[in-house]
Amino acid sequence: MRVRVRLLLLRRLADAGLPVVAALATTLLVQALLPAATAVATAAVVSAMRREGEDPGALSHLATPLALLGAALLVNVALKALLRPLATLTKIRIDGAHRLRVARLAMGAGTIDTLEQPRTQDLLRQVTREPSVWLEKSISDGVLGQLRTVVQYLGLAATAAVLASFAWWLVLVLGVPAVAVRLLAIRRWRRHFRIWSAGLPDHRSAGYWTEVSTAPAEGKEVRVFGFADWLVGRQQRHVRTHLGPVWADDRRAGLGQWLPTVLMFVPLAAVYVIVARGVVNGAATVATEVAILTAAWSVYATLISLDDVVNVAGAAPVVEAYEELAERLGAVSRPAPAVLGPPVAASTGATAPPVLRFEKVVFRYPGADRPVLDGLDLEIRPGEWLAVVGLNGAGKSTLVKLLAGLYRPVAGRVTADGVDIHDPVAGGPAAWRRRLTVVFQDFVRYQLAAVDNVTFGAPGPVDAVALEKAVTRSGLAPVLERLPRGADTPLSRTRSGGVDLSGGQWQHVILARACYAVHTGARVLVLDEPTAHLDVRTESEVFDRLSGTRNGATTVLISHRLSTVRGADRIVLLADGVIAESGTHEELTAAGGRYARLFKIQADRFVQGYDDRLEGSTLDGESR
Ligand SMILES: Nc1ncnc2c1ncn2[C@@H]1O[C@H](COP(=O)(O)OP(=O)(O)OP(=O)(O)O)[C@@H](O)[C@H]1O
Repeated sequence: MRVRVRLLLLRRLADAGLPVVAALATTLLVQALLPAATAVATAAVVSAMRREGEDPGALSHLATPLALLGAALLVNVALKALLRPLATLTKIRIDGAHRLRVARLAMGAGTIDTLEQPRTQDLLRQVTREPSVWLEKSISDGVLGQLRTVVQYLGLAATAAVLASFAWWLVLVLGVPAVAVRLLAIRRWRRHFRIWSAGLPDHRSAGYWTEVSTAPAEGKEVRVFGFADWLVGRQQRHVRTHLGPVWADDRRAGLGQWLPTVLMFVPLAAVYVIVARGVVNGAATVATEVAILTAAWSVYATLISLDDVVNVAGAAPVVEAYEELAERLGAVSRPAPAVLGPPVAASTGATAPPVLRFEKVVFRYPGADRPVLDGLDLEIRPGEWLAVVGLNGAGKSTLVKLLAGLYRPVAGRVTADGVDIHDPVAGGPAAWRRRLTVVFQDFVRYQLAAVDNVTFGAPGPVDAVALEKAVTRSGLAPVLERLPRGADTPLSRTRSGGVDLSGGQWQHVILARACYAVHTGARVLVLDEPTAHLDVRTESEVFDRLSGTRNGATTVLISHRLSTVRGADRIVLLADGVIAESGTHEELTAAGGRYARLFKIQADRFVQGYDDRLEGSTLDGESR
């Protein structure tokens, strides 16, 4: 085991607080010294008994050693009672601090590209796992194991000193094989946990399929498509791929168990025989024999108890994974803001919407061979209502994520009032994001009360006026009226008194969140397919109200329904990684380009009663 990992584990003791650690360490130390004290006290009792035999009636010979032995036993019992709550408190504090550290690390990363990578997800799984099988160890298991190991070695030194006082060779004969057994165990468990960790991608996949098999939403499809057997087979395959090598290692280790057994018991038996013969020959007293036997056994009991070896070896991959994670995420992270809330103009001092520019932006997802955006230039004027259209996969959502600073361009830059949004001097993307609000296409349905879903994490008290405007203008008011506890109803059936909303109703909630942000200071409103779940009539009403709620903010709207974008100040068509067309609806339709062809297809289809989305069409104006 690398010394550095052991030191890192010990450093985490600070998370439990000095008084608790001091109490725990003292308790462990006294407990570790007890075997040596017990050996000496036992020898003293036996010796006193012999003198008692020679001088009957002189009970005083026996009183002191017996009191010492009794005290040692009592202290042992008391320490055991004290140890459990102290250890539990230490573990709770260390694991709590660890979880907080990981959360800060994950949230502190300004961009999400590293977070999305499979390796990062595996590392996160490794560092956040709650031990569910005995093979898994938490960080606090390792910290406590390491502390106990250090203290135990101090106790061993005391016991070894007692042994050496009778015969120095006893320390060598007993100590060397016992240390060898321990080193073998450390190697075996280190290898074991390395094999376990190597299978984590399969562990993750098995976990995914387990979740799919139990989640209600997925449960619908599992039943309708009838792939339950396939799903179980798939989950089992991942479990076997992960655990097969672990079980093979267990078998191998079990077969090799003869070596530690021989190393443990042969020297101990030899010492017992030699000391017993010494007593028979008169070379040693019974008291000496008892002391040696007691001390020898305690050396063995300490060195061959493998709990802490397993705990430290099991926690080592967690420490190593945390270090790798910190390196990956730390390079792009800054401390997470204390409160992640909607933008507040006052906090940035900004009141006017900024001039936004994409300057020759090239962006490629990690591992992809083709760029999504390829030298894209775009200026968005303050207060402008800009619509972005394009076919599936053209890169519209990617453009939104770049605007929100969730990714860094591979080349070029995105600026607000001429300043790169990733410029750390200006506060980086975290500061920039407090000036904008985004409705994502794949928005998240938080299991919170409706009102909390709208004012989500806002710093300070809820702004009632802004909330009312947001609820009215987003069309959420009629939805709230029908909820059993109105705005306080939890939006999840798994919460007590909670309800599930339909896709369209959820979209009203998310729109209300965006409106609330605009009324509390956001100057840029980005809407990625904000009405995809709404029926055409509701959509049109929502858009009418939204245009009145923009409050002077710049609005970037992505939509497949061209009927919703025709009122925009400007429409840009994204194709082949660049802005292929730009202008008002009238200009673009008059130009007779791709937009005009798309609009005509949708208009014709709408007249014929089809949905008017882009997916079924190509930019050349042909139906697929
Ligand atoms: N996180 C990601 N990692 C890797 N590739 C991605 C990721 N997100 C999107 N892509 C790829 O980038 C391309 C553009 O995707 P994007 O979601 O930006 O398109 P879009 O224009 O918004 O599409 P749609 O109209 O279907 O919503 C697609 O080829 C997609 O597969």
